[in-house]
Amino acid sequence: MTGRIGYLGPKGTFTKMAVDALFNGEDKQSFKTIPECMDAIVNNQIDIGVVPLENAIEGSVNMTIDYLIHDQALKIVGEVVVPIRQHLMVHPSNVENWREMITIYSHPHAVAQCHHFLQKELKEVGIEYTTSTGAGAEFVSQHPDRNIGSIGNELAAKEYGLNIVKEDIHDFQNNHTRFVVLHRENKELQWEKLDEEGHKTSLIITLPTDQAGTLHQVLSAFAWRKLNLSKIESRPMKTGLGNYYFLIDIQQKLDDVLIPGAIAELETLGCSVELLGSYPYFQVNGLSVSSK
Ligand SMILES: O=C(O)C(=O)C[C@]1(C(=O)O)C=C[C@@H](O)C=C1
Repeated sequence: MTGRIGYLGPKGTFTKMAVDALFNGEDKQSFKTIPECMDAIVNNQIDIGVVPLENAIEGSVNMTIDYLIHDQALKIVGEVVVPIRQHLMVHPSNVENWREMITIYSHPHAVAQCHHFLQKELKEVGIEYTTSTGAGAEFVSQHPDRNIGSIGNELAAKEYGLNIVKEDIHDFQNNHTRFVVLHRENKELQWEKLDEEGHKTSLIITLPTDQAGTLHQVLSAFAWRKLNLSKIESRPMKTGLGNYYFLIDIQQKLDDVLIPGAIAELETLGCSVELLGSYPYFQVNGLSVSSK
């Protein structure tokens, strides 16, 4: 039994697709924003939360990373990569005249993934950002009298009774988003639906201030141990310009020797290191439009 599951909703988001790909069952609770979902884990309202972390076209979802670093001490217990197909959808009453639509309602990441299409096909359209693609689709479904549209997935079109008028409007075909599964503790879950592709270990590293070459030394602590890194990213500490955290993903499970040895070496250099999680990752290849 996995526990109570929450996700960035409402129904029809890409996050809902990620949740359905990972977990069976109907009882999944949607949250309007990423922080609300993460707070609900901390407050014991849910056990597991699924939120987006990174998109192949638009990059990191800073809200998730910053909230993990600054606000809520949660652990990553799993990750799933989901293919992202963005479609333009309208209320059935606007199918004929969609090219004259006034405004598009969608999530900033989804809009950013479709810049070329919007520039070419709907140059004059206004953009209203919503908390998720699902929220944009829901809004469009509630306003049939207005010629507006939404960008999102086929699940949203189905959930909210909208018609897709242009398929696959994202600018680059290799579009994927990484979603993380969060828990209060570093816990091993039972994965019911997908086979794992491998394991990762994620660390948050703070460098000592004003020491030349520390980042180089940090990277060598991983390099000479042949620990393969799949991601390194800096985020502002929000304490002043030039102060950063580094997020590092190591392409293996937390072991007893190599990763603890690297962490000890980093601490000797004056870095502080926090384990964000050691977890399996999964890949969704095709998506079926199940609204479970
Ligand atoms: O709005 C959604 O549907 C989400 O699940 C969020 C989100 C994101 O934050 O990047 C997830 C995947 C897509 O890249 C667009 C939006």
